[in-house]
Amino acid sequence: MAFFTKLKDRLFKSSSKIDEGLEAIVSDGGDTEAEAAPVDAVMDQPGAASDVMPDGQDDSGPMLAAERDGAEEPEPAPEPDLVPTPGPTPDPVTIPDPEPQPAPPVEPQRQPVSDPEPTPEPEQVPPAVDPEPTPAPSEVPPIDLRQAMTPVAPALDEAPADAAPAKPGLLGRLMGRNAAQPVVRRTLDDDMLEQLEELLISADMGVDTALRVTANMAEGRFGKKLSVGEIKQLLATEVSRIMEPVARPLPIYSKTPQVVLVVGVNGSGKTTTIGKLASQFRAAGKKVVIAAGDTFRAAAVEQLQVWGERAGVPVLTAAHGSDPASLAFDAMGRAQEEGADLLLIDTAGRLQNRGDLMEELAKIVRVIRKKDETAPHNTLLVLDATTGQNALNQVKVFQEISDVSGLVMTKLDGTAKGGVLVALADRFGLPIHAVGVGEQIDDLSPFDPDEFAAALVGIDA
Ligand SMILES: Nc1nc2c(ncn2[C@@H]2O[C@H](COP(=O)(O)OP(=O)(O)OP(=O)(O)O)[C@@H](O)[C@H]2O)c(=O)[nH]1
Repeated sequence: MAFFTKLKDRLFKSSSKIDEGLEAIVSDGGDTEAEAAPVDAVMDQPGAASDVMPDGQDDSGPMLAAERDGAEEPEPAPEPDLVPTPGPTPDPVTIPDPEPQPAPPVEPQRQPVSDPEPTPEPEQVPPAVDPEPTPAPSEVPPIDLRQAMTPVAPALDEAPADAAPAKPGLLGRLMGRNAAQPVVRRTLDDDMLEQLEELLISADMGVDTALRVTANMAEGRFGKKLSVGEIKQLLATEVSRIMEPVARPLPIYSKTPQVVLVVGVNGSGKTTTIGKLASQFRAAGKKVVIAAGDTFRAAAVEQLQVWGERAGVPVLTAAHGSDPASLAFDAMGRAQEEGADLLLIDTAGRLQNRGDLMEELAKIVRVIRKKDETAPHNTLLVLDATTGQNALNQVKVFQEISDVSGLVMTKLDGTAKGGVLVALADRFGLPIHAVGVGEQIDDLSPFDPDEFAAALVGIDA
């Protein structure tokens, strides 16, 4: 199944929440009109179909990450196998928010914002690896994880030859080519904006992001009549605009073994994500070693061993309760001896004692640096989408105790809280490398902002 279709299907809880909410908002005070669309409501405004994409891009589909990242050229990758992951889903750990979140820059709630570019500055995005010790990309072009991780799904801009006839595009729909049916429209006013804000907050976008998104949607459209379809397009555009700068595949470097430290609270999906990554990279021809660094949870070790066996990837384990740093050191040695391309290190996620975990992670980093002072090259924070706004607190905490270089969001399937990814991107600007929408190997895919935005609001990309 193409990943967009899968993402769209599996994000249905989030999209139907938004969908139903928008229907209710527009029908509350909206009028039924016979014709398709008063195109001036959307088309003659900034951010309309002709200029919806930020930075002068068109909306013809997502750019490949390699193009986005300039020097990062992808390598072709074979199709990975489907590998199921066993095990029930434990309850996610909830971190109480110990303090109020920093106050956002105050923006007028129902005034159109003058700056239509709310996305974080590129400088705010920490590099995936320390540029100093990292060899120049020109030495060995890094792999685009999109290639390594995408099994059979064609990119959106590579429609298969036998694809069904294309639906009318946004322009066509706005021009009313396919809609002689009555459409309900509602005049955008203060009440409607407030309802839109509430809807986005309820979809876990967070207050700050919801206000910014609705303000941008309203820019130049106040007093105009909008249908559900038009609002969805505007919303998808704003979501894409926020997500675009953070959508970056895991960078792969010429320095081997590339050490990827995987952190996150218990149950967030670290083990599964490591298994999926290992299998997909292995299938892409890379030599991978896994260190089962959560030495306290036997099930995590067993789970990794299952993935390892299926993928043909060695999994280094240690006795229950033993020092994970010592295991990481041994794994580093093994990866170096075997000429591995990647070393994936699982870690414990016990945040109940933050000090202990911080010390544990710091020790792992110290010992692997004895073998390679540039390691770890990536510190991936795995977040569980079902925790909603709590994921923001997790980022804060893990940034304090480790050098988080990028995010993977799991369990976007089966949650109505998918909007939290928008809040994360808006607030932290950390690269989002991949998203998980299930427990199978091909349920992890590079993050595509346009696909995500379309799936979140429930429109065809
Ligand atoms: N539906 C769904 N389930 C997932 C996804 N990713 C992981 N899971 C499931 O979530 C559960 C927890 O995943 P783990 O990989 O064990 O999480 P962990 O962070 O390693 O947990 P600990 O080992 O306790 O630290 C497992 O049952 C996984 O199969 C996903 O994208 N979607």
